[in-house]
Amino acid sequence: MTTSTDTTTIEIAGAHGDVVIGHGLIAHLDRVLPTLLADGVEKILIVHAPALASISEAVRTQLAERYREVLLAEIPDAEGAKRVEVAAFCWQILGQADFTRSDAVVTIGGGATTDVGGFIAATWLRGVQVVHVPTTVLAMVDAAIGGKTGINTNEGKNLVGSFHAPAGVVVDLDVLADLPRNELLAGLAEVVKAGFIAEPEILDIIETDPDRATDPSTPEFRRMIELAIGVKARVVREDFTEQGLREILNYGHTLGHAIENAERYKWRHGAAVAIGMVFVAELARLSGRLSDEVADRHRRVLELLGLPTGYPAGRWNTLLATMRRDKKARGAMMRFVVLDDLAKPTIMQAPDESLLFAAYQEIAT
Ligand SMILES: NC(=O)c1ccc[n+]([C@@H]2O[C@H](COP(=O)([O-])OP(=O)(O)OC[C@H]3O[C@@H](n4cnc5c(N)ncnc54)[C@H](O)[C@@H]3O)[C@@H](O)[C@H]2O)c1
Ligand SMILES: O=C(O)C(=O)C[C@@H](O)[C@H](O)[C@H](O)COP(=O)(O)O
Ligand SMILES: [Zn+2]
Repeated sequence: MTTSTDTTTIEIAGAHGDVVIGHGLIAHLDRVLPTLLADGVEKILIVHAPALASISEAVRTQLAERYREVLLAEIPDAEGAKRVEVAAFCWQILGQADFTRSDAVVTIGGGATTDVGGFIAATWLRGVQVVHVPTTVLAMVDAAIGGKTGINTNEGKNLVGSFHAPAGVVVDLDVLADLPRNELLAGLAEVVKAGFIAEPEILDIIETDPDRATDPSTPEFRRMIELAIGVKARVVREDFTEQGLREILNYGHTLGHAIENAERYKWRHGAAVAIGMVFVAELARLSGRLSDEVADRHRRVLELLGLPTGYPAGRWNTLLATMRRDKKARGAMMRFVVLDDLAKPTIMQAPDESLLFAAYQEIAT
């Protein structure tokens, strides 16, 4: 990690470009982007969410000074973007504009935009360069980093996708000024996840002063963001294609993804993951792995952020059926990321269904 005049650069490894964190970076993207992209780019497609239309138009104007052709593709909001029809719409733009392998995609938006934009870049001509410009907390600390790209299907979350390392990630903290508070708080669920699996300092910061921790203008907030990015960077550096270690980033996601599916993708990802983390904390507690203190801390920290920690009792059978399709499952064997202690994640294989049900009873409303 290097820091210069308020800009922090975190290197990942191999084909994965740097994560650059700072202020005012989008206003100077015409200078930042060429440092991340390989030489020879002539055309750029900016894939953006509707809420980022005016920022994207300003970026298009800037980049048009440097690149031969810069196009905009506005895609639907939130999870509505993570559909194959949206990818097809962008493939058509790329095809009609004759994008070649030396051209590039830039995404501007939250995790839904970076996921589908990354997928479009991964699949166009079997892979072109992509730079992500995440505009939500969640995308800054998690979705834009690490190269997991994908779309949803009716059967589940992110069931189609690929690993495609971005050429770079530009985290401009100024863009959070426009982010609705509920989105900011939902994104912090992934920051809390990083706290429980690897960086307990994050939990201390939230517990000490939740107001400062949730204010993007404070040093505490930036510290938490950098700690969470550091966790993601370290894990991805070691296990880009999720052969083992990377599964820890899925803490809380087995139930979380099932809730998103049950809610027809209308819920915030972070809110669903918050409930999923309390569920696996209860699972670990009931199986005698995790202390009451650490399990209870999940609820306390998430409640300080106003995030949900329970879900209706009657939904268990539906959720269980969806969880069986989780990517960590191996055949009929379900697998969950659990904690043995703070910052000690491990995998629980094939837990008894009665244990899963008992853990669900602990979060049932
Ligand atoms: N690939 C990964 O490793 C990874 C990691 C975590 C999450 N994800 C995925 O990320 C998605 C969730 O991402 P998200 O929480 O960022 O949601 P999102 O992309 O749906 O964005 C949330 C909302 O905020 C709006 N928005 C974004 N930036 C804004 C800004 N600066 N100002 C105002 N409005 C803004 C968006 O248009 C949207 O309505 C999920 O699909 C999840 O599966 C992927
Ligand atoms: O980067 C990872 O690996 C993660 O698991 C990060 C998660 O926060 C993220 O939601 C990811 O998209 C989930 O991946 P999936 O493989 O379970 O779809
Ligand atoms: Zn996630």
